[in-house]
Amino acid sequence: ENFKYKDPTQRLNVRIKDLLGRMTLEEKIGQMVQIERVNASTEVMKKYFIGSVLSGGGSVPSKQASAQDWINMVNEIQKGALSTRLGIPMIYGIDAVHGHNNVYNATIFPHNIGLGATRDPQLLKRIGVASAREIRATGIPYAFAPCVAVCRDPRWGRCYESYGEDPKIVQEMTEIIPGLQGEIPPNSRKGVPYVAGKENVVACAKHYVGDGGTTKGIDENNTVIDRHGLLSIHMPGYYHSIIKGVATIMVSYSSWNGEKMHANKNLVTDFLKNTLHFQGFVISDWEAIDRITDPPHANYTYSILASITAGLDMIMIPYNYPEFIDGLTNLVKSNYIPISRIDDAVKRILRVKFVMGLFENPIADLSLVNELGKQEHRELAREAVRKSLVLLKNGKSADKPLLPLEKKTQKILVAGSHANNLGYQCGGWTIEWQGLSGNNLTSGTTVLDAIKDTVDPTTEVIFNENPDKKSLQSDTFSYAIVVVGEHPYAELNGDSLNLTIPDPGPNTITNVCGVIKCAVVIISGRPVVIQPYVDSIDALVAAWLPGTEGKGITDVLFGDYGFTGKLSQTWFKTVDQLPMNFGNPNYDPLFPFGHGLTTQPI
Ligand SMILES: OC[C@@H]1[C@@H](O)[C@H](O)[C@@H](O)c2nc(CNc3ccccc3)cn21
Repeated sequence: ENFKYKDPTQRLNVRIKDLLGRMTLEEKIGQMVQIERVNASTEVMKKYFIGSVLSGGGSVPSKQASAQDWINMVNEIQKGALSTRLGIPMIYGIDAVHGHNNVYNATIFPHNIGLGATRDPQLLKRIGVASAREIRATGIPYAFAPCVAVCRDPRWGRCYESYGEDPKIVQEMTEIIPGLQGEIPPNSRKGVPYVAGKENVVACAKHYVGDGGTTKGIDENNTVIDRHGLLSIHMPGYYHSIIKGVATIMVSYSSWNGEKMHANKNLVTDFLKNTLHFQGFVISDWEAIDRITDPPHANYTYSILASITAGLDMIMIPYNYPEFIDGLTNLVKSNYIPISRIDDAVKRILRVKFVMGLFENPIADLSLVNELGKQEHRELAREAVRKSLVLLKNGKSADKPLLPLEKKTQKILVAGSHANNLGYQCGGWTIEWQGLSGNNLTSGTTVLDAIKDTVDPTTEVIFNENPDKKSLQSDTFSYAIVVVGEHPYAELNGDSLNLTIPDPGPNTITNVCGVIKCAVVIISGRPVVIQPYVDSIDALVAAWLPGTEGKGITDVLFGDYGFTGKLSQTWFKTVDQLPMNFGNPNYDPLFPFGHGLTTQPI
């Protein structure tokens, strides 16, 4: 029998219609389910016709797993899916949000807040290309990126996942999507997903919509704003992602004016699908339908009814997928949910799977394994670090700039909790969901190592993480580099109402800068409290969360390249000013949006 859906020469809609027409309700509902890899055994894939699997943050086949180990795991799960009656391949998704950050030895790029400071969309596209290759090196065809949140309040624990407070910058940085998915051909039909081939991945614009606008930046909370404000500030990233052919969109945990996004039919169906004509699939966040109710999971039948009716197509159900499948099956059989809604969801999922060529290439091969952590990608990440750094202050008087620093001098001091800590400089979503401390998590270059590699061999480099005043007075240093900042965090663990840098950071700054000419480098996911110390500091650099390529920092500190970065997020004076964004009345920042001093390369 000629299975048209298996024939790649058939038109897309013919394949979708043919396959949909063969599917039972069980097989349709199975396509709408994404489970966590720990549960994705062959029997589960077969019994429930599971359409998608994910790695949650830090969920890996084994510690320090190689590309080959990843490929073997993904292919094992895929074989389970392919052994079902219709052999529909599953799609495996992962949070590759600043490089392939769950994977040992992957290149870790700066987090988005730093990339926003580069003002370089073409750089973002190149990062997308490199990231897609590292993701495919491990046999994975789907990344839950980019986050197109517009961070309106730095107290939000996910501000670093945003390209900043300006919707214009966020919409420009959607250029990473043609990098990840491939360039959409000109005059493609608007809204249709596009994925070029086996070196590309399916992308995911997230989290729809207004995730960065919640009250006091409280994660998963309520965004209070009128429709014009929502559409002009938080929507442009989605509009531009759709124009560029983004294949999937993830819905936000947050609410808009008290209504949960995961239950918002007006914005998910009427606007995103029927007005913006988005034709890829809409995916939920992790256990997000449970959180439609308070307490979560209080009425799971309602959670299923509300989210599916709202227009969600694929549900991220890491663990309790049988409960979901039973619940949705019952709601369809009792006509609470029309089969037309199920068919819409399955068509969208199949459209993405056909467009990306998953039916033709469901099993990953080893052809790209050498892309993981490739030196060329690390050079690209190093360029991104250079361009992301923002020079906030350079010298106590304009005519005596401290930067660029001299490479050849007698003796220099390197101090601070973040000078020799690769985990700190990568931040959250790195190897583990919440990130790590230390230098063994993956391969990379700390700031201290970069300094030692950059200065003249005759220059003595003294490293003292937190020197006391006495030891400083008795010594003569030409200058000091002080690297301090925030510890890694992700999501709600990053919410902060005081935005102070943890001790002994402030102490290190005042001790060192009180005695020696100092360049202070702040490693943080957002603007933090620095105003009390700024007068004692000679040069001040915002380095954000630069990732593994620490030499990008010394490239500009020592003048091999000039500083060019510009703030993509207002740097407040005190937290009681927040929320405060450029364009607001009484805009009174320490360093305004767009601020960034420059230096000339030596
Ligand atoms: O890792 C999958 C998704 C990710 O793509 C989303 O951006 C992010 O919002 C996300 N969060 C979780 C887990 N969240 C969670 C929050 C509180 C308690 C337990 C888990 C999973 N995911």
